[in-house]
Amino acid sequence: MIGLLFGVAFITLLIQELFTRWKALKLREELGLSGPPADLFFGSRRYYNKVVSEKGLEGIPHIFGELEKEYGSTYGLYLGSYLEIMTTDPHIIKEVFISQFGNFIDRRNYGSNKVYPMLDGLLQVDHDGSYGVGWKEIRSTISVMFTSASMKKARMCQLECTIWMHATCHDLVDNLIDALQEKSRVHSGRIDAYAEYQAMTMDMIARCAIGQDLSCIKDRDNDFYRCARIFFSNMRYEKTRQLGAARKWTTILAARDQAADWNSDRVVYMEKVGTAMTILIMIELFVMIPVVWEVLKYLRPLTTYGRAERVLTRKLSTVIKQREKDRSAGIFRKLPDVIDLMLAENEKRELNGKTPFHHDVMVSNAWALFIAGYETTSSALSYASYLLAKHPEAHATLHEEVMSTFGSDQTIDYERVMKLPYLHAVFSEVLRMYPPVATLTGRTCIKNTIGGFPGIISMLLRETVIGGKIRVPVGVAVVAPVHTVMWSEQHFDRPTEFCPERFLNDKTASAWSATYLPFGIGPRNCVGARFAEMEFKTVLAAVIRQFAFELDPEHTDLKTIIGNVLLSPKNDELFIRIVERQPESDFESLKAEHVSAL
Ligand code: HEM
Repeated sequence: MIGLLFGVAFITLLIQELFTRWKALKLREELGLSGPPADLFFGSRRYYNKVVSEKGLEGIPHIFGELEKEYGSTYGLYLGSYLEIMTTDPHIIKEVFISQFGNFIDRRNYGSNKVYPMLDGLLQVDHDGSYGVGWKEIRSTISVMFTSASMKKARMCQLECTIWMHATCHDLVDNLIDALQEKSRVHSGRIDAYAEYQAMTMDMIARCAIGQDLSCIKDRDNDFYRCARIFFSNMRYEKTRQLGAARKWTTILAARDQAADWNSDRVVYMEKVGTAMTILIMIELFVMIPVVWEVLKYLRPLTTYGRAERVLTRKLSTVIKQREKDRSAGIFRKLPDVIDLMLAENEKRELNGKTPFHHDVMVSNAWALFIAGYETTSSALSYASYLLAKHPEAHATLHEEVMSTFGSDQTIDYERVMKLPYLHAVFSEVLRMYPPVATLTGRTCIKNTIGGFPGIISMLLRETVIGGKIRVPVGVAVVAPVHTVMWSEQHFDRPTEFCPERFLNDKTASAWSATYLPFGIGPRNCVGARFAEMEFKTVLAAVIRQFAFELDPEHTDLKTIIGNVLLSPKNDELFIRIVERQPESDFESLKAEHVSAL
């Protein structure tokens, strides 16, 4: 009897889902949009499979460019039965992300997002927030940390006029240079630049945002470094890669757990569970059945990446609880970080009778800033090192600019490094060619305002109009694939060429340009953009002053993939060669010796 009831319930749900899907697949046409064929189960995802089987994973970043050629600058794409409106049209981008922002506050949100602890972090929180504090409140609390004033804030009791985040960056760059010096002497200077910069940027964001001294540069066994890398390399939905990575990293994680308190049967079992759950969630990412997400979200902590995430969020939770205790005991840190900002906001809120930030909201945000803060800047630095190795003229011009400004031993100070024109051009061009975050820049329609104001008709239709004629129903997302926008010949001359000069006198690389989008656009653009710029410029200037970059003969081609929203180096590695430069005086004496020998 129970079996029969389950059977009937299952068939009813299935019929309902198929009917909803059938209706959803008609929506694109009703809105007057075209797009790649979509089927009842996978939506347009079969197209992805076709590209991967024909071109390999590195074909994925070019998918939207191909679709644009076929369907124009604005078209509809189905993820399962979810319709996304993809656009590279600058007018529509400005409208959605800036002028109609009030109707498009939320980032796109699917079942896959509905997992503690990400949902209430700035990356994903919606306009309401599940604990009563929404995007606006969280953004205004946290953004204080990343204004240029914070970047320059004087460390009162220590060095006067020292820029504190920048000063932190200096300490860590010194560690990085030491580590690179050691590595440049072995394997003919061959290094995995991606791994080195990841360690550096992780130390940096951990110190500035969550008050943690990690030393990942020196200690790669550090839980933060290890788990964060497991997290990213396993949460991608391309099959081959994910399974390979799952096995590799799970073995490492399992070995550690085994050393602690696990017996080996449990380790093997958990490894299998981790891989199985990862596959299940990956399949669901293709099919997108809402009711299945409701179950899978409870299983996610069992996936390989979910387990890594759990280790880190528990650590962050402990840090936050300790900080709360410290503050109540009157112990305050000299340099407030994001956790302090949230706790200070809570103290204010409690005084004013407002809902304070829930503990989970604080964990979510510490986690969001940690992962958004290290992964992105490290990819950007790796791409820059590769591109400079490949383009000796740009490399020489940048080196000359850095040397003529700072010499071989002056401090690379914030004021000067941020104003170096060629360094800025390299920064802008690297991010144009290889934007580390490719598809996060999307907004979901939350309001209906036909005719510019909410009215009975628009309430009935539950839609907003963009581009003069495209109706966007509530719940549908408009996405600007930033890499496709910046690789378009309509927006940039010879877009496939690395040409920093295009940005030398160009003002278009601003936060509000709709054709230059590495940090997104509008009020919900990247909160850490200035921090990333400061870090990128300081690290690159310091490293290029000390080392020359060369291509590694076995890795002359850079292959990238888009596995989640990130554009990452394929296989999570980017090898180049670094050669330590001779100090100027040594160079002069070598030259003199050479001349006298002649
Ligand atoms: C080169 C480095 C970076 C790149 C290319 C980058 C790119 C982006 C992009 C494209 C977005 C989406 C913007 C949009 O939807 O319009 C974003 C959002 C975000 N980024 Fe970054 N980012 C970088 C560094 C950082 C750093 C260092 C931090 C933290 C310190 C950070 C924290 C965030 C956060 C919290 C958001 C969500 C903001 C919101 O929804 O209000 N990012 N980033």
